[in-house]
Amino acid sequence: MQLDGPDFLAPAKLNLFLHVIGRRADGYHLLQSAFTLIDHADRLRFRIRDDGAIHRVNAVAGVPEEEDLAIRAARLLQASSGTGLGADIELEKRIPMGGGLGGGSSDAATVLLALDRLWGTNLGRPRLRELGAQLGADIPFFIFGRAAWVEGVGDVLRPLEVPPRWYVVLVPPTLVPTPEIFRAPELTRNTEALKIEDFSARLAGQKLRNDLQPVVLSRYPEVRRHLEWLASQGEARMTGSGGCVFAGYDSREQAERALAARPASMQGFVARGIEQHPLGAE
Ligand SMILES: C[C@](O)(CO)[C@H](O)COP(=O)(O)OP(=O)(O)OC[C@H]1O[C@@H](n2ccc(N)nc2=O)[C@H](O)[C@@H]1O
Ligand SMILES: Nc1ncnc2c1ncn2[C@@H]1O[C@H](COP(=O)(O)OP(=O)(O)OP(=O)(O)O)[C@@H](O)[C@H]1O
Repeated sequence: MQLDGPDFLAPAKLNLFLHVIGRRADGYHLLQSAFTLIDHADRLRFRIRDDGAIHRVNAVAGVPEEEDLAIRAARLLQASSGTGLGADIELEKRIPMGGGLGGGSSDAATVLLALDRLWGTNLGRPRLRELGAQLGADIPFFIFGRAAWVEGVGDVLRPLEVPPRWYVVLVPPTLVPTPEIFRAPELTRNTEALKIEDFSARLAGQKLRNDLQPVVLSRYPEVRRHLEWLASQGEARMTGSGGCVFAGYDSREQAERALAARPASMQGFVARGIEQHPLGAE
């Protein structure tokens, strides 16, 4: 990396299940989901500037600087806190984009948490969550910083016990645009609401579901191919609005074995579920 100083990690997430239980008047969907963090992460570094400018110092393929959620998060924190300080930001992407792993949201959350410290603005997590929610539905979860039962449009969070697990994540060569999937006429929007207590019982035995999955599978054959193969190795599901798919295992060895068995045409990685965000949790 170009900048000196410590790495600030931005871990990816998986949606262990995702139900769409309604739709708000503004078009946003009411969800229920269990989110967990995994140890596959982007890396960021910061150099504080006295002149108030905010820049990304490296190119990121497919993400122009002005659209980068990391840069937009820094500008929002600067405007909201009134600080005169700025920052150079270096972003090393490791999380596949448009895969349902929440990479852009996690980058934004890490920027808010890191700069709130480095700038000494000290707004604190509850306020940072509010700021994050203005930029993306998943950002409050990353600031919350631990496995969560998520409701509302992604803004109502409760801590959730998730058994320690290892995951195989497959990355189809397909970028799935989230708005297209939520707009789809065929999307199921009336799944019955679950209670958090029911979730633990389901996690222990019953099958969980991602309501966005059938929409993505019918439109993106590569996602279907990856999911069908992974289902031969364990209980496989799509995360978020896809197209990444995952399966959980009790040990690293089991996960590595499943990944190694994949066809040569498939890319993927093994990741461990982590209890807490590297930058701490609420
Ligand atoms: C589906 C999830 O991946 C679950 O983790 C996220 O909620 C999506 O998060 P994201 O990609 O950060 O999405 P955002 O950038 O906030 O929203 C993208 C688009 O998805 C749709 N959207 C998103 C979240 C939500 N609860 N209802 C929606 O209908 C909206 O059309 C929105 O314009
Ligand atoms: N820092 C960033 N990293 C990745 N993508 C970004 C970033 N900033 C903006 N984006 C835009 O957001 C789009 C979606 O990227 P992201 O990886 O956050 O979505 P995702 O993995 O589908 O996650 P989600 O579960 O939130 O839908 C990208 O195609 C890109 O245009």
